[in-house]
Amino acid sequence: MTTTTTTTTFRAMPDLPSHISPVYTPTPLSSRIPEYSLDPSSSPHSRAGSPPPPNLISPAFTPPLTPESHTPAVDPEPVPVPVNVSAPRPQKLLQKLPEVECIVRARIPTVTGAEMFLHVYQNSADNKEHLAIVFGSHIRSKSMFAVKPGETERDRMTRGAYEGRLHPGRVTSRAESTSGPGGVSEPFHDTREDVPPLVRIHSECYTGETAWSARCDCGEQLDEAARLMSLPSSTGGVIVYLRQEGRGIGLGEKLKAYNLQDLGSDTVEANLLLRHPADARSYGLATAMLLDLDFGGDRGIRLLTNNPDKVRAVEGPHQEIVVKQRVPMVPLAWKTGGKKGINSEEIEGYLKAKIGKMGHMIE
Ligand SMILES: Nc1nc2c(ncn2[C@@H]2O[C@H](COP(=O)(O)OP(=O)(O)OP(=O)(O)O)[C@@H](O)[C@H]2O)c(=O)[nH]1
Repeated sequence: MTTTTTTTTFRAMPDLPSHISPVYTPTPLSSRIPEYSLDPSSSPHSRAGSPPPPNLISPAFTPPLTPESHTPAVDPEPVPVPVNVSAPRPQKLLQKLPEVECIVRARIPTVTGAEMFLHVYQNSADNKEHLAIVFGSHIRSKSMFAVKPGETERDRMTRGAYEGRLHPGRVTSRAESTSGPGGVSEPFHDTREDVPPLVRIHSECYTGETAWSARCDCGEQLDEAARLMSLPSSTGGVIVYLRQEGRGIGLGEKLKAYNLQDLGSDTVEANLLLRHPADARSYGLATAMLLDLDFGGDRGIRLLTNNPDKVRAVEGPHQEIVVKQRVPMVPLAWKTGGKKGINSEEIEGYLKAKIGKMGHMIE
């Protein structure tokens, strides 16, 4: 993190656009998530006002019971949690990782002021365009930067295999040593070798990320991951964006599941009624993409998730990736006492099923 490039890349992000309607007025948290009240006199999981099981709530968690209390303008990173290395590996892990190749990469300036590099991957397992959203130009895809026979400098720049920044008239894909537009050479390595980079493995959610749905917090989680990776103190990071919509069952089936939820099922029951597993996803592609981005080895990663399955699954069949720490993703409404974030009856049920049925650790 020593060059001018880094300074521009990691500008602090202002508050991200909310995924809820601007006219929405949040109700106090106590009336929205009664199941997670920390009233010790109530019995777990049985009725409104009962606490979640103790192992799901960090001792350090302070419930946002005072909506008027001060919220910092820029939230720091949540406190990381050590990973339970003795946890069993998921049975459905493939023994061999799929092959992946980054076929194109481009700089994307974002509405928040931060810049990222969007990487499109192809792979040997399916025909979908899985993505790596990379914050930090020091993070390099090996397959992208590999030299291809017969390609010209123009070809390399067109597919994104260039160092620094493109500008009109640029003729080389290699680092330009002079200053000026595009002439800043970048650090190839992060100088803070002791801090594992931040990673989010995110599954596509058309409804939550594009169609303003308040049934889930997927859009908010995507925004929060980008915000944390863009903080001035951050060493960057990667959001691996997997096209496994609806926990792997696809958008059409997820919409059927929503109808079943409106008929009274929870999110897990709805999947099972449709003869799908509760969670049909796999993470081998994410592991392979992280290896391509040079995130293997002892330095490890810090994984932004509450999902215990993800932590073990992303490490791969032979622990090709090491998850050193888990960074919790606390719903914004919980953190801000309802001032920001998503408020709906449906999201209460969504989070409740994640905690109660899928073992999610939401502190
Ligand atoms: N089948 C089904 N999928 C849903 C539902 N709500 C959201 N999803 C999908 O669930 C996925 C969201 O998962 P992630 O954001 O990766 O999060 P997670 O695995 O739950 O765990 P975290 O890493 O803690 O966020 C997306 O693919 C959504 O489309 C639902 O009600 N039913």
